[in-house]
Amino acid sequence: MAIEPINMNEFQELAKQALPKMYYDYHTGGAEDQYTLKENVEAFSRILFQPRILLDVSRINLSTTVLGYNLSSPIMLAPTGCHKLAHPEGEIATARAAAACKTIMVLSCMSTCTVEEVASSCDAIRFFQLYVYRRRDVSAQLVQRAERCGYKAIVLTADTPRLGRREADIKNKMITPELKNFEGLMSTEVDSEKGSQLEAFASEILDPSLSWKDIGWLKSITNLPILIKGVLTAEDAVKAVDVGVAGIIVSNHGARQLDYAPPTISVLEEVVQAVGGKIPVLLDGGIRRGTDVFKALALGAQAVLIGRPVLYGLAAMGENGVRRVIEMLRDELELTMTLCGCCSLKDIARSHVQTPRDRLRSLL
Ligand SMILES: Cc1cc2nc3c(=O)[nH]c(=O)nc-3n(C[C@H](O)[C@H](O)[C@H](O)COP(=O)(O)O)c2cc1C
Ligand SMILES: CCCCC(=O)C(=O)O
Repeated sequence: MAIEPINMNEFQELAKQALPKMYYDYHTGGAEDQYTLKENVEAFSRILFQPRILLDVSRINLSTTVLGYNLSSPIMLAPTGCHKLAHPEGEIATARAAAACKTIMVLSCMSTCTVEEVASSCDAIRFFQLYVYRRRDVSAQLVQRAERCGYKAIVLTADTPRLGRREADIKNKMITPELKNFEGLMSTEVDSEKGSQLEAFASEILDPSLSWKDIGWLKSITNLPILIKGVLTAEDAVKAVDVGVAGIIVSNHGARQLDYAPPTISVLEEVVQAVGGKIPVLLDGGIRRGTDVFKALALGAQAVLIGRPVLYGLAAMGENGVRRVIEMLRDELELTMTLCGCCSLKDIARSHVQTPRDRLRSLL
């Protein structure tokens, strides 16, 4: 290997070298002008620390729980489709890394290994991410298969009534790989030769009529707890609590859906306040450093999820790469906690960070 990655940017560089352009672009890209893509990362850099000193930090504990499951750190794996585009072992390699790091993997329903293959590959704690299809029966079968083979929660992605406009994928005529979960259930072929085939496929299968009342339907077909992914406002957070879901993921889909949606870290606090501690709030989008994880926790997230970093690790070095990505962020978080004077995650407080809004308020 050419370079030994020392941070996430270097992992990204290795992934770029390892992958065909079409796949690398698919992994890294965002929607339209990619304003939100840049902001997801940059908004973290506008939050500064207010570190505390002279607090015995000789022992740091990063462990936490999410929905009652014990994790070695508050860093989980976000659902991302098509892992075989990054590495031939696909989602199985990712799951094994999650198991080795004792964290939760959220498996995308658009995976290139089946829910059963991933379940039998290792003992990782797994959640199942669901898109609701026009063919509700197909969605229901996937949920029931996931429940049967030990997935612990359903993550309903609610920000994708259609796929966002990802211009690199359009130019590259992004292909849809074999999505193994649909074998024997639904064809993944599309007629169109133009533009992104993935987008054409998505618009054929995704159900844009999905609405709040369908949470009742989802509850009627599964006993698993349901999390809603894609919440960006206090109003929707209140609705999510009202319909009785078990958790919320503040997410803008890694800036791949609505461009000019706010960076997730900038809306986290208002969502957390609206939820009022009734259910856990998680966050994804733009986490590239342990300092980012700390900032999200200080603003009220129970844990964070990482999307692209996992794919970079997977593309660069397979299972071992994913493990090293998680460990890198975990080590950086540990150092951040040490330098901020926090021995455990519950010591991380709102007063450890200063947001742009705080600075504005102090001027008034
Ligand atoms: C290549 C790629 C594929 C994705 N596929 C899915 C998916 O199948 N389902 C889903 O809910 N979110 C999907 N996402 C969004 C992620 O779950 C997550 O919200 C996002 O990647 C977080 O931002 P980050 O990449 O900056 O960490 C995908 C993201 C990427 C980059
Ligand atoms: C058809 C959906 C593909 C996976 C996805 O959600 C993404 O690329 O962001």
